[in-house]
Amino acid sequence: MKLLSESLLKAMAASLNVEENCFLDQCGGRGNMIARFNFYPPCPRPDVVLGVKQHADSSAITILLQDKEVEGLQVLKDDQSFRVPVVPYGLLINVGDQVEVMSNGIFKSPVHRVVMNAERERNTLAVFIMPDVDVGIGPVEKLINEERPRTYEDIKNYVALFFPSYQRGKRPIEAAKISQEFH
Ligand SMILES: O=C(O)CCC(=O)C(=O)O
Ligand SMILES: [Fe+2]
Repeated sequence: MKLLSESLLKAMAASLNVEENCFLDQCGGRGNMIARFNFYPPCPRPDVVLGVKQHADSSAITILLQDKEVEGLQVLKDDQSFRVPVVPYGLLINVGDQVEVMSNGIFKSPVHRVVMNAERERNTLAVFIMPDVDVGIGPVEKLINEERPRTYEDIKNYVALFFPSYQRGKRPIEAAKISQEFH
């Protein structure tokens, strides 16, 4: 998992023509990998109950092993939902809010949710790659320019900022955005 996440973060940085360690370095030496097992029992009213309400992940990236038979994850874009197909034993890589900040908004952290299934249970394993809270993250300097002005503030401990907004049903990353009033 460590090797996979490091290789991904390096490849993502390299794909933007910036120094390959620039995302990884912001994760610091004492980042965490948090594994969450999600169990969704059959639900008689999938029309009114969600498995997980809509959110974007607070991680740098998330590595998700989906149930190998039962679908449920949906990505939301422009008020439309898109089903994520089942790929047995495949790992789904999701960009989290912290890589959106580091990439100055180039990589987008998608809003997603989980819908329930009336007949079948569903099991997934999400591994969240969490930067060291003491290091602090911010947009990589080389990704800030005239066409793409700095979108996000430098932030320490993104997770502390995340949960209060999430609980109010807001997008936490909005709180990290540079206020438009100053531009
Ligand atoms: O169970 C899933 O398919 C996704 C779960 C999820 O979005 C999460 O744990 O953050
Ligand atoms: Fe998620």
